[in-house]
Amino acid sequence: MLMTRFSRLHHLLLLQPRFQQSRVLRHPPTKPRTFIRSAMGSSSSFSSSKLLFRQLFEKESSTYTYLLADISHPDKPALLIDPVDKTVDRDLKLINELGLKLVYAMNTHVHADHVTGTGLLKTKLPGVKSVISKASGSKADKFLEHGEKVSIGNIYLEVRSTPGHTAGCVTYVTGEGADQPQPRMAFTGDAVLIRGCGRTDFQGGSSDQLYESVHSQIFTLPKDTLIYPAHDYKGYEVSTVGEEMQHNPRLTKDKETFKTIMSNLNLAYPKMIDVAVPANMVCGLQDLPSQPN
Ligand SMILES: N[C@@H](CCC(=O)N[C@@H](CSS)C(=O)NCC(=O)O)C(=O)O
Ligand SMILES: [Fe+2]
Repeated sequence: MLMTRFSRLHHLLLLQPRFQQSRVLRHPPTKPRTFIRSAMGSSSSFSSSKLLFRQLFEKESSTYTYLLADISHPDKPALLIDPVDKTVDRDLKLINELGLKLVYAMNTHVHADHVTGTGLLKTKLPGVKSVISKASGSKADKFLEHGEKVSIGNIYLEVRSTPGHTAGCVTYVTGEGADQPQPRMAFTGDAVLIRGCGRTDFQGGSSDQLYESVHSQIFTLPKDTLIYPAHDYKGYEVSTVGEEMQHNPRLTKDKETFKTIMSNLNLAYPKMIDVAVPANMVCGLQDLPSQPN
């Protein structure tokens, strides 16, 4: 019964048109439950925490930004994953309309194709802290290492180091336990894209390392874990670990075949790379005052 309902929800998620640009999955008012199961009217017995979740899209760079908030907490603390400078005003408008308090503006890695929105968010909303992995070498207010947790209210994200697309890439995974969203969600940045993966030909990229990262840190998650990537170029919105383990045309191969595929992608360099990487190394804006952790 549970699986049937989950399958139905997942099917609906996959069918959502991208043009809608955002989506809220809330638990029903009568039964406090974790958001995914509640969204499908499940009577499963998980937590009383309430996650607000939206997937937002920036069309020029085909980037997904994710908004997560604990709306059961009086402050409604929120975080953004991979905000884009061009859509900061849209994101702030939404945050304001929903009465959320943005605490963290996080990146999965130093992006090469767009300027992060973290710097602008900090200037427009003082108090917001920018967050990135320590291994990225980028400036930020808070640096993360493998195994650390980032909390908003009663919801947390576990940091998994997943280098290979860049040396400092991380994946954020919603936590385990009764208070946490079930199924879990993995924000994979460019490590795993739906039916693809991030390129490995610049920024300390390594196809060998990417393969190891994905197989040890992402494909070991429960198969129903939802995969939310930083980009999509094919019209997809969400996948699962099990689905990518079965259908990803690159990552299902053995490591040597994967490395051959990756060295023959022949992709053009991102148009904005010369602007984006230096800007993103300083949090998206030059000369931002840093805040204490
Ligand atoms: N054409 C775009 C850049 C496209 C691109 O290179 N995307 C990256 C992720 S952003 S660093 C990538 O890893 N793509 C993998 C793939 O298989 O497409 C631009 O000019 O901005
Ligand atoms: Fe990238």
